[in-house]
Amino acid sequence: MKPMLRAEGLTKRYGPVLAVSNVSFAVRSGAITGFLGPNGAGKSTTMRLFLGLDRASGGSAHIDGKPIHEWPVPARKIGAVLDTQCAHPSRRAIDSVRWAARLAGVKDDQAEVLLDRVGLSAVAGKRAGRFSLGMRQRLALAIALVGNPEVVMLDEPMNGLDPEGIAWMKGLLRQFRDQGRTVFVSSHLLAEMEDLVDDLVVIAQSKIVGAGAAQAFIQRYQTQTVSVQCDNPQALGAAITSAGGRLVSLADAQRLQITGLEPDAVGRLAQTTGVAIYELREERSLQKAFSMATAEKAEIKGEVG
Ligand SMILES: Nc1ncnc2c1ncn2[C@@H]1O[C@H](COP(=O)(O)OP(=O)(O)OP(=O)(O)O)[C@@H](O)[C@H]1O
Repeated sequence: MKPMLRAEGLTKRYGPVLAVSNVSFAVRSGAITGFLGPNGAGKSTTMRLFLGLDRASGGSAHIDGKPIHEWPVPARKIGAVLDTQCAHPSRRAIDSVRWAARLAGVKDDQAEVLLDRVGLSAVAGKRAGRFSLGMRQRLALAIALVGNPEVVMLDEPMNGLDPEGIAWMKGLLRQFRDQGRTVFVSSHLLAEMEDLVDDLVVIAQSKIVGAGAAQAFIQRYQTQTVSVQCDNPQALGAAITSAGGRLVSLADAQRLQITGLEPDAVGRLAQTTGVAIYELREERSLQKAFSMATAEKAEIKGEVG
């Protein structure tokens, strides 16, 4: 596989701060790769280094085999949104897109099409200064697309979007992938990425702590609990622990949370113990396990999966 993005030994220091430390990873062409890590982990800095917006202290960040400045028209290779404030507040949306196209050295005749693509046709003539955060995200995306790029790189694109906006953004990123583009998107929330990404690159405290298929990572960090509401938690709790289950907490007087047993096993134990169940459900938690894994001093070695 020829990677579309490749970081090798990438390092960035800001004075005493090591923002990115000897980072190496590869991003597959034609897939959506999530760049996941807690706040301050080094995601934005890594993206800036790929885009040539900052100079690396060491190592390399290549797009399709070479640094961005070696591509004659970088906007055709990669389009990025690192900041939603990229349009001038007093400029009309349509003019911002045209202006960005001219700056990038590509034709500016697609501005209407791009605004339509991001759902901003109705406000094409409005000034960006009046736009909501969601509208600014859309405008920034239209600007990133002026060169019809092969790679789309987005820093925390779901931030500040409402559920409808998040669903829209995910749909658009899937469309990009279906068109054969490479999508590289950062987030600090694993749950937000779960149903979107094919692959994950995970960074914590400026170092890569895992990379590979998203599914393998999700399975590894998914915790499953069974939550039960019943008429006799003490009796059921005792039966569960003697059957090898673990009581995570007694959420309230009548509710037990259990790990280590499947829901049907819990149901059968209740039946044999003569406990009446009012409610039994399976709960999954992804973010908690991920947060613990990337917390201070945590180290996950090697490939995921
Ligand atoms: N220009 C800068 N000068 C000094 N320190 C910086 C600079 N840019 C980033 N840093 C530091 O580098 C580290 C990594 O920051 P970075 O913004 O890359 O993280 P991040 O994973 O994108 O987090 P966030 O989601 O909070 O933006 C942080 O400690 C940050 O304070």
